[in-house]
Amino acid sequence: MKKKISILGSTGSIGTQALDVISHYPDLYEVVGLSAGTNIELLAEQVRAFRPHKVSVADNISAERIRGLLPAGTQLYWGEEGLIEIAAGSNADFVITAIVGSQGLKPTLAAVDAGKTIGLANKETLVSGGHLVTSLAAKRGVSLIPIDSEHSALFQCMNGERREDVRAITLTASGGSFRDRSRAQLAGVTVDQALKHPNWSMGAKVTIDSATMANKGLEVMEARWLFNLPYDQIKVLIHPESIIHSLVEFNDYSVMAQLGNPDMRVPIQYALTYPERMPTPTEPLNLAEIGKLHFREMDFERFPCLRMAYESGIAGGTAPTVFNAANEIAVARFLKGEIAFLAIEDVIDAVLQQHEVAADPDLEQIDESDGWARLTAASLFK
Ligand SMILES: NC(=O)C1=CN([C@@H]2O[C@H](COP(=O)(O)OP(=O)(O)OC[C@H]3O[C@@H](n4cnc5c(N)ncnc54)[C@H](OP(=O)(O)O)[C@@H]3O)[C@@H](O)[C@H]2O)C=CC1
Ligand SMILES: CC(=O)[C@@H](O)[C@H](O)COP(=O)(O)O
Ligand SMILES: [Mn+2]
Repeated sequence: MKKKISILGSTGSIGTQALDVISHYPDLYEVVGLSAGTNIELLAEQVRAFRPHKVSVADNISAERIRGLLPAGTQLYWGEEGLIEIAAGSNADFVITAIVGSQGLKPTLAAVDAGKTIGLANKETLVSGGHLVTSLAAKRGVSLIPIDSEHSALFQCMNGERREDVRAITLTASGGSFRDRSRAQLAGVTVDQALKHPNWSMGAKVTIDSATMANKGLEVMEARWLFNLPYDQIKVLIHPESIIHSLVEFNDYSVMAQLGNPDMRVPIQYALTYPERMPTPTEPLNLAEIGKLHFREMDFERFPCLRMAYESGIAGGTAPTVFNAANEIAVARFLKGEIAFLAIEDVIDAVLQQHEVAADPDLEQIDESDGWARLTAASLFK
């Protein structure tokens, strides 16, 4: 029987790579649901190639644009309801969450509630509502399989190991587009410069997050929920080549690492085939050609977004939701050329300073805090 797949965010960097992987194994996988934002041309092409029964887009304007391009019988949805329909209302066994931002939380909860296995790329979901997603997944017996490269690496290194034998985990960080610049050299950097990641080709938001190191902060919080470890056991190490994707240190000081070329099709495919492995449509790693790997200690003064992420994670409650939402607004403004690169960290800091953390929030409180943080961040620009 073919595994039935739905993808949230099929037109993005992860979504298109997931479809590339799936296209190499037509006997194993069947695409039953696709959701995109506003890239109607690409979505229509994907629908022609993969023939999902259900399709969703960001809004009714996009829905009207794609309606006439869909094969007869394809069901069309839009907005949040559409995302939830693709996540939970289809006959998918496996849902890839490759949408960007905390808007992934509700559809992911709906998919978990409906018993779907989750291939989790969207890290903002676990940052914003990790306790809700993991407790519901435990209740429904649903697996959350990481796609984010570091978490896939950690997941692979911890396979068959006992959690109590883990001493610490280390997430590697490339350092992003500006890793060799001092803070003084960050004034006046452009959007185009920030979008040039040294190793990975990714969507705009995560590429900017890599440059501010907010990405690693989000990943530290994502790891806290995926691996149920306290923050003092989650470390970050700068590794400019992005060949070692993360490491696990055990109580006997043995360290396991997962290595590979920086190509997301490997962790995407591993999530799909887990616990089996199959050839990926990528290149094998050639360490002799690479020659040397380098490491640098993390500098929390150079990268204050990572410091604020740890502080938010440790504070818990609604603090991570607020960190994430403020960052989403600040990054969107930076990408539009409305604020400077260094203002991203100022926005997050200002919003966090004004926030009164609520402990153990339910979905409604998460929603409220997310909305409050967005409005507060936006009000800083007036
Ligand atoms: N790219 C990467 O290599 C990695 C990404 N991740 C994480 O995966 C997630 C996706 O990242 P990435 O693929 O880079 O992002 P992209 O920006 O490339 O893609 C985002 C996807 O979300 C869709 N989308 C955006 N807004 C809406 C909306 N309102 N309604 C419905 N769909 C919407 C976009 O649709 P459209 O384009 O049609 O508007 C697109 O399909 C992020 O959380 C990121 O942090 C994690 C590890 C690596
Ligand atoms: C590919 C991937 O998983 C990204 O989240 C990646 O981690 C970005 O690289 P850095 O955050 O290390 O720059
Ligand atoms: Mn990552």
